[in-house]
Formats: sequence, C-alpha cells, structure tokens
Amino acid sequence: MGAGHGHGVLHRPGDSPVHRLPPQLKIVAAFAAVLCVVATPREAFWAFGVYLLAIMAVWWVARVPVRWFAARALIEVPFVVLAVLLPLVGHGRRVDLLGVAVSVEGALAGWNILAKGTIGVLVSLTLAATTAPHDLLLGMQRLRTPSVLITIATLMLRYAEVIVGEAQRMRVARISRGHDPRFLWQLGATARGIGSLFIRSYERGERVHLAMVSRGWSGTMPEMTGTSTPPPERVVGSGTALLVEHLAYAYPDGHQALFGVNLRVRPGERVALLGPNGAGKTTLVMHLNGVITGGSGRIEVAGLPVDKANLKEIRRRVGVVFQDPDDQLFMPTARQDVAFGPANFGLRGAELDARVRSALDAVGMGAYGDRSPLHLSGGQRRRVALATVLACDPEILVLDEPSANLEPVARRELAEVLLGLDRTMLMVTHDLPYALQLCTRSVVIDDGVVVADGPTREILADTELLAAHRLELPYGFRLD
Ligand SMILES: Nc1ncnc2c1ncn2[C@@H]1O[C@H](COP(=O)(O)OP(=O)(O)OP(=O)(O)O)[C@@H](O)[C@H]1O
Repeated sequence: MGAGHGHGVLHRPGDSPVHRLPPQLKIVAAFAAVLCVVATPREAFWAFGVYLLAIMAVWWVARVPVRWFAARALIEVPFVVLAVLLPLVGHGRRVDLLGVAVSVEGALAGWNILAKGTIGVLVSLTLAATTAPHDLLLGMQRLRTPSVLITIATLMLRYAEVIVGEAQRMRVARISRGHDPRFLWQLGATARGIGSLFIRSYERGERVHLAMVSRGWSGTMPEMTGTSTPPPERVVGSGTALLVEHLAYAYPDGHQALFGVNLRVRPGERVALLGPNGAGKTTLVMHLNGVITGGSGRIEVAGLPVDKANLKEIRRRVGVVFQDPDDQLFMPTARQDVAFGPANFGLRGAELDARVRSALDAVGMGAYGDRSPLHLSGGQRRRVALATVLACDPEILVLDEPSANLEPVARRELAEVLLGLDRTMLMVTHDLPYALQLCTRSVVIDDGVVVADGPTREILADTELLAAHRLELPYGFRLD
C-alpha cells in the first residue's frame, strides 16, 4: 500500500526563503492579502491580474511548480459552478452571448466570486504549501488566536487534506479501470466522480471526527505543556468490565442495526466479536464509548453507565482502535498523534512525554516518533494507531478488524504486541485464526443479536453454526 493517502497533501516541504519565514508572519500576510482582494472593486480587472502575478512570484521564490497548484484545483469547483450559474439566473439587463441571454449583473457577480475566490484559494494553498500544518497552528497560537478558531483551523486543514487525498485515491482507482479524464466523452463520469468525492470526503471526515471524539476530543486542541491534572480515582470494578443489556439501536435513516444485544465481559478477558458483514458489530462497538448514543438498553463500563455525564471518563476507560488507521491519525508526527488522547485527558509535560514514549515502545515504534504518519507503511500506521489508544491507558481495548490489510509478518507482530498487553480486550474480526490465537472467548453476532457465545475453539469447531452465519475457516486451516 502506498503511504500518505489523506495526509500532508497540502504541504510541500522545502527550504526556500518563503518556507523559512516565521509562520505568524505568513499568516498575517495571507490574511492581509485576502482582505485586500475582497476589498478590490470587481471592475478593477487589472488589479486581479496584478494579484495573480504577485502570487506567482511567491511560487517562483518558494520553488513550488504551477503544476502542484493545478493538481489541487478541485477546491475551485464551487466557485466555477457559481460563476457559470450566476450569469444564467441573474436579474437585470441581458445581453446575447452565443445565443444565450446572459444577465450582465449576474456575469459581474459570477466574475466577482470567481476572481476573488480563486485568488483566495491560491493564497491559502500557497500558505499551506510552504508552511507545515503544525507550524500553521503554532503561528496562530503565537498570534494569540482564540482557541476555538485554532480548533476550526485544525479541522479545516484536516478536511482539506481529506478531500485532496480522497480525490487522489479515486483518480488512481478510476484510471486503473480504464478511465482517462482527458477524453471529453468521459466528462459525465468525471462529474459523477466529483459528486461521490464530496460524499466520500464527508464520510471520511466524519470517521476522523469520531476517532478524535473517542480519544477525548471536546472541541479544543489540548495543551501539551504545564502540569497534569490527576485522573479521577478509578472505581474498583464489580467483577464486570463491560455490561451490555438489551441494547437496541436504529440509525437515523430508520435502519435497525441492533435488536437487543446482551454481553458481559470480565476484567482481563479477551473476546472476539464474530459475524457476517452488516451483522452490527461496528454499531455495537461504537456504543461502548458513547460514540453512538440514543439506543435503548443499558451499557456499563466497570459499573459506570455510559451516558452523557460520564462520557469523558468512559472514553478514557474504553479505547477504540478503528479499522482504518488513516481515520485515526491526523497530526503531523506520530508522537503528536499519540499525545493527543492523553493530553485531552489532562496529562502534560514530562508525564505526557513518558506516556507517549511507553506507548510507542509497546508497539515497537519508539524510533518513529518524529516521523509523519504519512511516511509510514500500512502496518506501521496500524501500530501507531494502536499506540494512540494505548497512550490513553484504557482498561478496555476495542479493536475493529486489527488484522485487515496486514501482510502476514505485520499480522503476526501485531498479535505479539496484543498478547503482551494486559487488558480486557474486545476484537471485531473476520480473521477466525486470529480470533483463535488472541481470544479465548468468542461471541457471534448476526442480524443485530448475539447468536452464540463460548470458548473460541468450540465455536470454531461448530461447522453448522459457522455455516449458518456465513463464517468460514480459511482453506487448509484445521483446528487441532
Ligand atoms: N450510518 C448508517 N446509517 C444507516 N445504516 C447503517 C449505518 N452504518 C451501518 N448501517 C447498517 O447497520 C447494519 C450494521 O452495520 P455494522 O457496520 O454495525 O455491521 P458490521 O457487523 O460491523 O459489518 P462489517 O463486518 O461489514 O464491518 C448494516 O446493515 C449497515 O448497513
């Protein structure tokens, strides 16, 4: 798997004079430039030409080729759409242009949006290209930007990366299926592609947000320095690490995914959650740390009910490792990503550093702390994603298909890491040998209910049960 999808696509590292400018200076300059552009009268056509030349001069100094910006031109789409639509729907005097009655006022309004929007996008792209994301945030902090704006900027940055990353991924997928965007007759396919791009980006953005929420994100970027707030005393469990009773849930579109799930897990148990596609496994897992709420039934973590009042504490206790590490990793370096959760939970300074180091060491990634998740292999990213959750020191570790897309060696190494952890563990998997290796107990879910619960070996030996729920041992695999 190629690295880097969805990460860092807006930044082009370099050591040009533009790259070396202090980030706060660049932010102020970009902001001033955008204000200036917005204030320019729309009829001052020459001024927009001058702005464009000035931006291109910055590109030349920064040694960022025009091609690089062209590849990111997709962000322009909304402005172009408006510029085309406004002359057609605008009011006032109309003139005939190639047989189409075009509104003069609409055309000017379209031009205004297109010119100012384009220059605004180019200024922002230039800033993003020449400034690493964490420098941008640092620059904003130095300018004493209110933290809510920094938060918004963090998410916007991540969202922009998600869109561009998703576009690159889809482009590769389309081209590999014989699509060539240079041919005009494939314009329809390209347009449909852009539509599904925005939907997919939205979905991915939402998953990234869920991963942030499950690591204690509450809307502000956590401080990393200072003194730690001591975590609340842990309630000594009642002998039950996790209790789920009669959990039923329907998604907002009305689709009922869970129909009364019952599950009790003792501290230290390792439980595999098995079941066919669409059985409701992920939906169940999302309930365990309150990422999905609003269903009926009861969920308790070490005796603590999962409800709004306890959410922060619940999220500290239940760590969820998502299926796709790209949804979990969003900071510029592996170390910052691992620090994000514990910092949200109040850890600071030396204590935070120690926690981050031990989490990275636990997954064998101690030497990679300063690397961008962008430059790691799929297996390494999976490990860093696990470290981001381990660093929160959860009592219950929930893993969604940990072995998916891993090469055999990385799969085995991850198993060794997981076996070395002394935690209550719940693992959603389609990899039955993995369930056997890591979990003594298995729970089979189908159609939103638990249909079997018992020792993994016995469950996997029950060929009728497996067949009834679309589970199958891999070819050549024998239980002995
Ligand atoms: N956001 C959503 N809106 C509506 N329905 C959804 C949503 N997410 C999942 N579902 C539906 O809920 C059911 C359970 O989905 P879930 O993702 O929990 O299954 P799963 O057991 O994890 O499947 P898989 O093994 O394929 O990952 C499926 O029928 C699915 O189509």
